[in-house]
Amino acid sequence: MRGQRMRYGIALVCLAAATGLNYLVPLVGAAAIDHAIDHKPASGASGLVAATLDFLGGAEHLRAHLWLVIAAMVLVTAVSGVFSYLKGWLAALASDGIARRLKDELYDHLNHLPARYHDRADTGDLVQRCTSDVETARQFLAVQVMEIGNSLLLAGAALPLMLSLSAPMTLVSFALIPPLVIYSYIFFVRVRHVFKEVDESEGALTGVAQENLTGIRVVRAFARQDYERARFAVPNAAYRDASLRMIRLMAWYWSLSDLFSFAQVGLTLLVGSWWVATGGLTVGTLFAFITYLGIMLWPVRQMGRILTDLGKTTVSLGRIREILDERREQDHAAGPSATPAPAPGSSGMGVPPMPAGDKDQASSSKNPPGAAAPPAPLDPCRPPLAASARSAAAPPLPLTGRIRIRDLRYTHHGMARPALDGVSIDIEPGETLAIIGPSGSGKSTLMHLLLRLYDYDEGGIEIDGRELRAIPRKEIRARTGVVMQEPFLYARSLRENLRLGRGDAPEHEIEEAARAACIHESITNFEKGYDTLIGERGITLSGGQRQRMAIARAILKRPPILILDDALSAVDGETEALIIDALRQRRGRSTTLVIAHRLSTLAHADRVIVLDHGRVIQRGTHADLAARDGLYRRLWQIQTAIEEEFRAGAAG
Ligand SMILES: Nc1ncnc2c1ncn2[C@@H]1O[C@H](COP(=O)(O)OP(=O)(O)OP(=O)(O)O)[C@@H](O)[C@H]1O
Repeated sequence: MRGQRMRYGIALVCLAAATGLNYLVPLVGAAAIDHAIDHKPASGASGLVAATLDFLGGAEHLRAHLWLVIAAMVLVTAVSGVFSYLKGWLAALASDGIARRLKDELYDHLNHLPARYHDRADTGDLVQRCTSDVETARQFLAVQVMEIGNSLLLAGAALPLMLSLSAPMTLVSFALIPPLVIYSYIFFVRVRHVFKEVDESEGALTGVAQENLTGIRVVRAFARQDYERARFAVPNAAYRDASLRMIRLMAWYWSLSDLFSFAQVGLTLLVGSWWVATGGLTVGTLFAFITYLGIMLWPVRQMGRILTDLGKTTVSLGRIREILDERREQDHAAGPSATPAPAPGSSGMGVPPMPAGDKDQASSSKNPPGAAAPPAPLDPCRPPLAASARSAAAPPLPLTGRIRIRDLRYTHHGMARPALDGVSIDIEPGETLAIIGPSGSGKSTLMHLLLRLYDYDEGGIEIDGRELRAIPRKEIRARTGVVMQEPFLYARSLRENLRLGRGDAPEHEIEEAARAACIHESITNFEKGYDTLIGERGITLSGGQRQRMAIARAILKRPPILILDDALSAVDGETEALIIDALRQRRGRSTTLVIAHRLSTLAHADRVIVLDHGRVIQRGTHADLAARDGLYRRLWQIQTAIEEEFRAGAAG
């Protein structure tokens, strides 16, 4: 409730005012009956009202003008309604503020949780916790917090008023409340248990739906609709059963609490009427008691709703807390050397400062009079143009991207065998290193360790002489461009997707990056060019186009280190070779690590590392390795034989 206490405070004052005015209404009625109609002397709290009635013209005047009593009761009720409205509005503002902050906090927290957490998290369940559970808490904060205050005020104010009118009648009016409270507590404990089942089964249902919709193409391609429907039916039925249990429980509660409530009214009426008949009570006091009981029964009946919602909210907050209690990614040793002050001209986010050559080019993009036109963009997909572009390219940037990997060992959580087992590699600044190896040999794991998505168990990685663990994750990731195995694009325009690489990139650099990744031509073929909107996860693009978009996005970032994790698998061999070549020729060339399976393409890399079972088994240039006995040569022979067979087949 931090930050919203003022609103809640004013809402409580409004609530007190509304409640106070509510109580005035029966007092006015009682005083009118006893004082103006029955000529009895008013006593207790109603004496105050009697004085007010005198002020309004006296008992005789009111007896002749009873409508004045009605008008006063209507007026007091209307003012009470205004306070009630203000209370509801302020409480809604406060609860919505809390829910918004909670969602923001959850979202931010999830974004900062380690990769290990997300490896085992169920996305559907997380969505459920961030939406439905927050909503449960919001509703409680909007309605029931005030209702608790309301109930306490109503009961707290009614008790002394009723006692002042008649102590024995008060006892009778509260006779059935204690058993109702005990019954409600038992209900509360049960509700928590059942709601947990409802919430968890709803989370499971969301999880299945989310997974199914994400993989809808696979479902269709494998004609698995029936299977998926049956799979969905299981959590769906579990959810229905849990919901029905909840409804049954509530139905029991409502009917029994109503029975208690109406029995209480009956008892009060019966005993009160008897006392009126025997002269122990005035009709006005009985009227006041019956009205108070009407008001009192509201919070009593409301108690069930409050307890239901409280039970749900404690479960929901518990589920939200489980996320918030997870530790965020920690930077263990972010000493002073780990976070250098941003150099002049840098973005302040650990991205290297814009080199002089680039600054010149950036300013020349605005074409001031007399300035040289920007150099022709690099377009490796058009060889003749590419050649001229290369010759016009600015000199390479001074690079920071030296990587030293020493005896690196890492075992994935829950795995028996290490994914990397004593890997040592030196990578020079600006070098293009290709990494190949059988599936599961640890290539992606190595890239993930470089990005500090996981922290290695033993050994070390140094970037520009600094131990990786001493560099804050944010800085590492700001300095690294990465294209993952399955690139993710947002349902925005192509330009916006590219700009994720660098938000302030000038237009000509966006185009240049797109050319280097061989996607520019495809983009210009779209009717709206760079403004074309792509579907969710870039579904309206081909697999190869998506990969090339992701490469362009990474290039645009101008990172000192560029990682392509099997990022060219959907691109044809010729384009793949052109892209790798363009990366090597690029102005401000990065240290580039390429994971790929097509060896003919890797021939364009400066050096090749062969991984197998988490160990480096071969290293050298393509020519060296192709000439030497070993896994690389075997793979090379297989791939060239297949290609030759394919060519012969095509020619035949
Ligand atoms: N998040 C993870 N949790 C547990 N084990 C994992 C995880 N990621 C990978 N592994 C395991 O680590 C080993 C290496 O996987 P990795 O993804 O690095 O292989 P790879 O060489 O990139 O394979 P591919 O060429 O098929 O992409 C595999 O045995 C894999 O099952």
